[in-house]
Amino acid sequence: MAERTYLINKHFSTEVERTERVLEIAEAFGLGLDEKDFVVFDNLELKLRDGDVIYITGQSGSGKSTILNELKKLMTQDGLKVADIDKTLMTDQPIIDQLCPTVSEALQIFSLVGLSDANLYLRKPKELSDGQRYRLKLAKLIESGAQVWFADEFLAVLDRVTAKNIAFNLQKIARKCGATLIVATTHTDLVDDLAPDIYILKRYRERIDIQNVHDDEYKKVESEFDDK
Ligand SMILES: Nc1ncnc2c1ncn2[C@@H]1O[C@H](COP(=O)(O)OP(=O)(O)OP(=O)(O)O)[C@@H](O)[C@H]1O
Repeated sequence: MAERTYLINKHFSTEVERTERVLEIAEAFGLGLDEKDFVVFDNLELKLRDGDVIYITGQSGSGKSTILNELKKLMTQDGLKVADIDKTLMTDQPIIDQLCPTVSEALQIFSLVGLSDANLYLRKPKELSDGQRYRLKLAKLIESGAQVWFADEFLAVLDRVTAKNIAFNLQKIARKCGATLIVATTHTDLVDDLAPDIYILKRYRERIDIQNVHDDEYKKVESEFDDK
């Protein structure tokens, strides 16, 4: 399996708009308002193999979406076909009309994602539950033939039983299709279901833990996550 190395660097340059209230806060808390360089990742090295399942967790604001967006950019530059589960397009037609050139191909994919009730095929996306709609998106992801599947805020709004069920099926399908699956969420309860090859825990500020089952190594990378 091909292994690719990605270097993630992300800085934000923040310039504060000086409103009356901003000035009041700055004065009260002794904050400087000059432009600041905010470092989220400084040369974070990630080695990913094609077909890996990558699970990124961490607190809100810790940098999960940033990793995802940077990887998406770098992998696209690398010539990989990437797809985002939340950007799959749906029309207001019965779902059986929205997938594949033939009904039998559509049925195969629907059965893979666990949409196997014939009544559901006749419904429109808005007539499905959140979990069923997520499975439809997944079906479209499979149909797209993308090599890398991304999902931010992964299953965040679903009840945890459904979430675990979909996570388990999703990793199975991704592995079957040979697709790389990269998901990010604040929820840390999906480790058993996703059985990730790489588990990334973005900790507060400077710390990030990376566990790669193939290397059997547990790296604690100190990155420079400070306001400069
Ligand atoms: N355009 C921007 N300018 C300055 N800082 C930003 C910008 N976008 C994001 N940040 C900061 O970068 C950090 C990482 O943001 P990111 O969206 O990656 O976090 P996250 O872990 O995905 O959060 P959440 O779980 O809330 O979606 C945050 O502290 C955020 O405030």
